[in-house]
Amino acid sequence: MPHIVFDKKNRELVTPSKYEDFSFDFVAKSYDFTNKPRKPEYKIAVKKDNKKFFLTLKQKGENSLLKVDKVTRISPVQIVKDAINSYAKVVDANIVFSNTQNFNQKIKPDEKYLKDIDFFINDFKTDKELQIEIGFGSGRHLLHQAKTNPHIQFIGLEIHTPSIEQLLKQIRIQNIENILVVSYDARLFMEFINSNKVGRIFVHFPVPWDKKPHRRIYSNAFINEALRVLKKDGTLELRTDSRKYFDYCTNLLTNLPKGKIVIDINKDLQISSKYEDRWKKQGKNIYDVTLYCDQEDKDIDLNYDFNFDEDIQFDNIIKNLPSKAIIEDDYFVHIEDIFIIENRTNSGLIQVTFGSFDRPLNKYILVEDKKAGYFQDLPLPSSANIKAHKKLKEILKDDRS
Ligand SMILES: C[S@@+](CC[C@H](N)C(=O)[O-])C[C@H]1O[C@@H](n2cnc3c(N)ncnc32)[C@H](O)[C@@H]1O
Repeated sequence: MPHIVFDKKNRELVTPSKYEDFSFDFVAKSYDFTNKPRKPEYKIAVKKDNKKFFLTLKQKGENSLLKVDKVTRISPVQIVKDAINSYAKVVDANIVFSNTQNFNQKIKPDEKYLKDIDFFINDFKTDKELQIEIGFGSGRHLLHQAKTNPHIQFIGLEIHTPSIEQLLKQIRIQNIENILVVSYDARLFMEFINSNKVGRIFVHFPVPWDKKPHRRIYSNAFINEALRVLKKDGTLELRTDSRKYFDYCTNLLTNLPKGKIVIDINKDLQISSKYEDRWKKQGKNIYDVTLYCDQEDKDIDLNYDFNFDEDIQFDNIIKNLPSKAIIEDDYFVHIEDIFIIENRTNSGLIQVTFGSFDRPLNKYILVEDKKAGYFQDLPLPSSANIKAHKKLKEILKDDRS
């Protein structure tokens, strides 16, 4: 996580202001909402082009720690590093520690093949069938698929920077036109794809995470999202050398209300990945479990209007916000924190977790000029998010009248 620690700043940040590529729009300070004493924490609103996010500034011992705010974190991470460095220059900070300077890890932005997540939320349209490879590693399988299926649009997901660089290089050398690469956690990516669009999802040799099962790609939530984005007869294909992971996934997949599974052992594919070669040499078994999607899913209603009522007096409503979670059968709403924007009246941020229990959303609601709205993007219009939003709307009603 990019961050810096500094012991002193020689100037104050003035907001709104601009420095290098960044606008610093406002600073909001934590409000003692839960009555638990704590050190003040600040959210610094930063904008570059159409991307906005917060940096978190808090005390760390005698020093100050500046890092990215987890909720509004954006990709590529380079933007966040640059923003932290810009802030440090604006306030002329005496830096004690920094991991925001790059030496050799930087991936050069490549508009054509390497896309960030916003592209998939705002701009991505194709009439082609989609196929997705999760954790493509060396990229051998993905390159093979793309070359043999030029009519398919492939999306490669990876979180390991050197693997992404290696694949981008090969895409350019081999002149491949039908792969888009995203550096994003595959467990969260599917949310941004429309229903019934994907023909195949490949998960080949995922990290088994025997000691940290919560980090595994496969979970009930992941499988449900996969089924939603898969076309009818589309497949989610796991290939693994780990008997434990195979058993875990098979167990999840056999308990589904829909879909059907096919299991294979030591099946030969046209192309063998680097990991596969290694396991085969060691004489290990290779397990395949393929989930077939057997029905169409409802398209997500991308038009639901996540608005709030007009005329919201921030200073009034924060006095009555519930500090305990509101839990209903199929959704919940929990106000986590409140921040008051400095040098502005009646304005602030409400940090809230809400939606379904499997896939809670964490967001900020920005209230300014008596209007409230979600900071950054809107929630995905799942039924749990819509119900939670309606509850939030009720909570944020100003009851002065
Ligand atoms: C064991 S390697 C397998 C690579 C390749 N599929 C192969 O068969 O050679 C697993 C890969 O998954 C990637 N990975 C792990 N967790 C991920 C996640 N949540 N989202 C996307 N990629 C992930 C890792 O960076 C790693 O490159």
